[in-house]
Amino acid sequence: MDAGVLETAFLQAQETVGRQGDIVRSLKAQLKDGKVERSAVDEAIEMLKQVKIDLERKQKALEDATGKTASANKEAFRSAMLNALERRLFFIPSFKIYGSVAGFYDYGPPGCAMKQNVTQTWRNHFILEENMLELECPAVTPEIVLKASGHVERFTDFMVTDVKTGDCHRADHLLEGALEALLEDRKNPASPEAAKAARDLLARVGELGAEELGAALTQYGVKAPDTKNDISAPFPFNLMFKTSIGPRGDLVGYLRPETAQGIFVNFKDLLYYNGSKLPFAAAQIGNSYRNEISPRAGLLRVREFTQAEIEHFCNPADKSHPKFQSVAEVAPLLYSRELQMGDEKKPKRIPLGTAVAKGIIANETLAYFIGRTYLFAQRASQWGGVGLNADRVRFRQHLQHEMAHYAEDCWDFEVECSYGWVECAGLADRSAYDLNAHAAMSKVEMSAYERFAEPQEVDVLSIVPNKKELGRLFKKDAKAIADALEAMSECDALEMAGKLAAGQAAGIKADGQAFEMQPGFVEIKKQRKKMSGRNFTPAVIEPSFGIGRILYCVFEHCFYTREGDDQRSVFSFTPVTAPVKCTVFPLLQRAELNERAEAMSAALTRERLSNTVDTTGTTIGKRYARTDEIGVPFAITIDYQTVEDSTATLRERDSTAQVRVPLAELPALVRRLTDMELSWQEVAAKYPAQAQAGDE
Ligand SMILES: Nc1ncnc2c1ncn2[C@@H]1O[C@H](COP(=O)(O)OP(=O)(O)OP(=O)(O)O)[C@@H](O)[C@H]1O
Repeated sequence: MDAGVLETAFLQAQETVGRQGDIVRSLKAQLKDGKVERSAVDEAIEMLKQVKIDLERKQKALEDATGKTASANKEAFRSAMLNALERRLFFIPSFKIYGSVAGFYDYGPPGCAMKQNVTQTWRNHFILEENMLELECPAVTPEIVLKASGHVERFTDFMVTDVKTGDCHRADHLLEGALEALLEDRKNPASPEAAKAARDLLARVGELGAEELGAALTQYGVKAPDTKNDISAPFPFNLMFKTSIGPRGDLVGYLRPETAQGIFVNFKDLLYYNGSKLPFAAAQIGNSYRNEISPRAGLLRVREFTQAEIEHFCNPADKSHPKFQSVAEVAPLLYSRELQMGDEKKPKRIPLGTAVAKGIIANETLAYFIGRTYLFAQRASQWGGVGLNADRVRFRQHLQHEMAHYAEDCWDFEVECSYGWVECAGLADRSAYDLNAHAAMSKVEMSAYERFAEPQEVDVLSIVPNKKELGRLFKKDAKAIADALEAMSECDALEMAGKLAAGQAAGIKADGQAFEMQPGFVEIKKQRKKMSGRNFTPAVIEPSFGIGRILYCVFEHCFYTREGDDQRSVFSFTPVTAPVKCTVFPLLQRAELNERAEAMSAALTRERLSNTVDTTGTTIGKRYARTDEIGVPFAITIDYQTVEDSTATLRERDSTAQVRVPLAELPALVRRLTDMELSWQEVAAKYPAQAQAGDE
């Protein structure tokens, strides 16, 4: 059989497995509420097993027929999809007429509409649902902010250069490529020992320091891609775009590498706005900038991209979440540390309630956001998810060595696509690190107050400046120094106490001047006191999403080619994310049909449904194919029967089924279908079926 047909069959089987998985999960939830019988769930599970077997069979048939490995097939799939995306202007390499610059893309009309839809879905699903405080901060950020956050010093990747051409490459990516090639080489397979060593190294590439990375590149004989020239030793390269603020150019700034810092620096005001109550979450959607060394993988790694970030501030002693029960039964694929280290190396579906109870996920709030992310990703959820295949998304826990020293627990939301598993969001419990860092740099207190139900004995820090000694030595500056000492954050005070106890001097800034404190200038100690409340620095739980990566994965999960002679491309976008919701076709170029088509388009617009009228003279089948290619879920055809009885044909993209509906009912019907209040099955049961046009 023709490879194209086999590939289509494989992609459709993959889609069927995804959909059947959704059905099983939805039936299981309904069973809990007593809405369906156990037998319905069992039947759906049995069906899922069968479609999975069918999928494996089709994958094997495809591999046998093409003689290609799965990865070669993935590349063929990707190139067909990218071809459709570029042809229909979903995206365009930026500055194309000037030869483009790597890592920058423009979204064309359908891409732009979809990005808006995904972003709006995110806003509804997170900001609206949780009543989060939304912010918009500038992208240009003064250096001091990013010094405090650690980005100036540590936001680096290791780079190597081609010794002859000077071309730059990311060292870890080159090593990964070499190791993967070695492991995939079927002509000269590596010995079991060499393969094991390569696999072990592959798992650790991200944590190698410059020296180890350099040694590994030499050991595996890595050369510059394309030219095969020698490469330099790896060296750190800061990924931030540097700029200067103001005409004198003496205030250094950077384009923000993430949106999160804007939220942290506003913490004090946000807490006040929230009535000084915790927990609360703030969110920001906006562009971030990273001067990626060698952007590859198209839209996945770019230099300007939209992030959607949440900072959930809570009491470090209480990370429960009031709405956790709403996701306790949700069971995404979890790839815990234990499963990654185990023999099978496979993620498992675990209900989030169980994952928290067993300590797999550190706390309820982190698990709550994992659950909400999973629901956001899928095809069907309360607001209509973005349309990823639930069997091809997972949450991977960071291994201990991958986490920053201050982090309590981190999980990446990963989506499987033709490039492998791609991180589309990171969810991290970052403890109080960020607020402490900004408090230390800005000298502004970033704390919250907790009133105890009953007065409690607690350790409090007492800072008592030796005013007599300070007055004798510092005269007119003594008061400012004493004030600065008393205003120190707990973290700074403990650091100073440590130094003074070791007989060392410690610096303090007062009124913009630096002074040196010696042992005896100040007494810093913890005292047990009965208190009615306490000040503390809140912990932060941070879900951080990349909208572009999610959008790209939606493209991949929704793309397939319809069986038939001309292998038509289809994007099965959910109605929520689809760039255009409905197309209107007058069957023939006649004034009475065109008029009615324009009137229908206006009625759809009044329902706030994006739509287009296609009056090109080509066959209806070709026009359907054109709308399928940009993923329009519904199409209305105006024909001569419309003129007689005021009804028209409504067609659904994936089934290509058609029904006959009175014109007056169509706009509201399409609105309800688009909002996923109504399923196509319900529509098909209510309205008479219409025979399909001959050239469908
Ligand atoms: N260069 C990029 N292009 C597109 N999206 C990005 C890029 N870098 C990060 N993101 C998105 O922002 C999210 C949060 O950023 P984060 O700093 O956690 O990414 P990261 O761990 O540095 O990503 P990676 O390891 O892939 O470079 C990521 O999950 C991803 O979706």
